[in-house]
Amino acid sequence: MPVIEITHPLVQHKLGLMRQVDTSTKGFRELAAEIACLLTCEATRDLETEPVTVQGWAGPVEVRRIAGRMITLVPILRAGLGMLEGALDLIPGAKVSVVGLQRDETTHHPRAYYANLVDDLAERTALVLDPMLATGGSLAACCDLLRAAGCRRIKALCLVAAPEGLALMAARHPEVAIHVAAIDRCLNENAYILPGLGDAGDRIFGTRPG
Ligand SMILES: O=P(O)(O)OC[C@H]1O[C@H](OP(=O)(O)OP(=O)(O)O)[C@H](O)[C@@H]1O
Ligand SMILES: O=c1cc[nH]c(=O)[nH]1
Ligand SMILES: [Mg+2]
Repeated sequence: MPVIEITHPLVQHKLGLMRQVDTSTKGFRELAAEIACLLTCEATRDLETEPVTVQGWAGPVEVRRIAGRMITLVPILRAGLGMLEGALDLIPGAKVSVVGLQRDETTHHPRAYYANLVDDLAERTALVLDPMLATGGSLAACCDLLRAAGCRRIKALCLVAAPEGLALMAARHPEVAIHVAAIDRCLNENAYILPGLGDAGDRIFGTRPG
């Protein structure tokens, strides 16, 4: 399974700011969107383009255009919404498929509570947006759902991943490439990533844990 860690200095700098416990809701949200934009740029490197001739200032000129229907963005509610704006900054016309998953606090297993997917998934690459890949259960469940709906190409964009989550994805969805700003050390006893960011959903929405 390809795991692409984005070591770009801007990504690392912004992620460092997100790790600070006193970063405001506004700051955290802005940084999540900015890193999402940079990850989207990396994850779309291999988009197919085709030649098109347009009228330029000095006559016809061949340019390259992105070919066909290419992308659906898939934010996993809630925290994935914090990455949507940044991804849309680069792909403003992208269709959006929304998946709602909530991790059970005791078992840490995800519960699916919402799905509204575009109907031509078979023709698109799904870019799944979720800041945290902890046990990997939520991302794997989202990929199960996308596959069942006919999606053939999936990439995931995460801010932070734990080795445990990457291992689960390698076992359940080895074909899914994961673009990540950092691979952290481990999970704690509550399956939170260390050093991580804390609860990304709560930090993006300004709610309290629990
Ligand atoms: O890899 P996992 O162990 O499945 O954990 C990661 C998931 O947990 C968080 O969501 P959460 O369930 O807290 O929902 P929220 O985004 O609504 O806060 C996070 O945004 C991921 O979706
Ligand atoms: O570290 C973690 C793990 C799951 N969900 C989060 O928001 N953070
Ligand atoms: Mg949460």
